[in-house]
Amino acid sequence: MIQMCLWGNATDLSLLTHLAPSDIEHLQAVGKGAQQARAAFILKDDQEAVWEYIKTLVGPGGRCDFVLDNAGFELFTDFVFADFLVTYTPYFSKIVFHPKLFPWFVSDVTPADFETTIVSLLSTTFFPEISTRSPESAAHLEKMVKRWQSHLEQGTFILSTNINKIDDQKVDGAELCKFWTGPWPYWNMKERSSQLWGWLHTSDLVIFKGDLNYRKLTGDVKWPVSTRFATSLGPLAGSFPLLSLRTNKADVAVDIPQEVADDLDARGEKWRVSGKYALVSFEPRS
Ligand SMILES: O=P(O)(O)OC[C@H]1O[C@](O)(CO)[C@@H](O)[C@@H]1O
Repeated sequence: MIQMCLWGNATDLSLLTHLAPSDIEHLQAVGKGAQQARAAFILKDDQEAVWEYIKTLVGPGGRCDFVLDNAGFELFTDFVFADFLVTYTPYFSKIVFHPKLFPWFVSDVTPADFETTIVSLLSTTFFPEISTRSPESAAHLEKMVKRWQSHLEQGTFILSTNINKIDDQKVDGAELCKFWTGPWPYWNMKERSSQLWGWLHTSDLVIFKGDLNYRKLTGDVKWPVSTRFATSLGPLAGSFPLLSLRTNKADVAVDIPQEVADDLDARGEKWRVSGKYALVSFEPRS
């Protein structure tokens, strides 16, 4: 499930302009075989570590926050993972989705994208005639998306712009959201947006999706590749349990053995920017 959500970030239409719809379907395959084949492209893999941590969460009320990246297929995979966490595991009972108030890099999820995704997926005219889906898979999709709808109605899923109270104090959810599209790296969250930091500080897991969020987490700095992820997070490290799921589309990359990077460079792989390689980076609360 973690890998499925990770590779959702690889469907970046700005990088894939040369692909046919069938190539894109192949890229979006999430079956066991496809996952195994792609595991070799994960250069930093904390899946076991984060799952071990999740299994320590006991009792009701666990909250997971998703700091979203792209609308479209990636958001679909975020919903699937979020639904899995609340429906099929005992560890979480609430998911908060953090959109951006405007797109930073073209297709970032805005509140309007979030709302229309569910409506579109339930619409009978949304999928093109040439779609290869069977009536059976269409029925499964409808059942799943209706469950997402009821999670939203019951407050199991919440969009962060709708948060109106933290610790009995009134807050404006849209104000909380402004930090994501400010000019600062996420290093400065505590002093620039203390309410947002306070909200995430009480989360049981904060998942940052995608390349943009990774760049802002690490300050977009030219770190030596072997730099520890915790170091690159600066003062944010340890503030809350943090999982970054990112396919590499920009130069910054940390916590990779130097020899692995050297080998990829020697083979002429554009591993930092092609979107073919990925990082799963977990940093626990300190
Ligand atoms: O949508 P994501 O995963 O945040 O990717 C954004 C990245 O895509 C690009 O726009 C193109 O690769 C980069 O400049 C940027 O860092």
